[in-house]
Amino acid sequence: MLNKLLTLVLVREPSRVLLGLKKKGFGEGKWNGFGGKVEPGETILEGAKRELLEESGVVSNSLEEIGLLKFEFVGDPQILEVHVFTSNTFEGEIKESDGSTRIFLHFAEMRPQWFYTDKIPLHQMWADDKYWFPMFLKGSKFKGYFLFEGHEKIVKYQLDEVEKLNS
Ligand SMILES: COc1nc(N)nc2c1ncn2[C@H]1C[C@H](O)[C@@H](COP(=O)(O)OP(=O)(O)OP(=O)(O)O)O1
Repeated sequence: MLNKLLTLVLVREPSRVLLGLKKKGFGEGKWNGFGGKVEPGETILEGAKRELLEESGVVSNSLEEIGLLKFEFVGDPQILEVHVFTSNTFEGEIKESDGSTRIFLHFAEMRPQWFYTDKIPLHQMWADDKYWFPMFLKGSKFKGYFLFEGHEKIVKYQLDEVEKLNS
């Protein structure tokens, strides 16, 4: 089975990170970066840019890929392959998506909010974030694999800082 390709975008300033509260669907109730499935016909970078716009209202032309995370859930053969991007610039107005933003038959529903880097709400984020978020905050690139049992418990993981993602 082919991996399911997804994107995750973290917009940041020197002391703050923009996260969104997922209001519906996979990861509901958790704060996360902005992202989703890569649609047929678009590149991973194009998918990341589109999802950022749909979910937060902003455009970034300076997305940099900084992480590759693979997730597996016990009992489900599908591997989620999440390409993590960051940007320290953006254009447009940050706004909550309410389901009316529709691009590629996709309805985004996220509530964006800035968080200071020493107040990231890890207790209300996916359990893997506490491992790789510090790497992101200090500007490192990383590759990881996480095996989840349900949506809260990690039973096995491997995470490495890397110089380059495509080596
Ligand atoms: C399992 O661990 C995860 N941790 C983190 N930090 N982020 C994750 C994890 N699993 C998925 N994600 C990210 C990847 C994407 O940014 C979203 C999920 O996107 P979604 O499934 O909602 O994709 P959409 O295109 O929005 O799908 P729908 O249109 O069907 O809602 O979470």
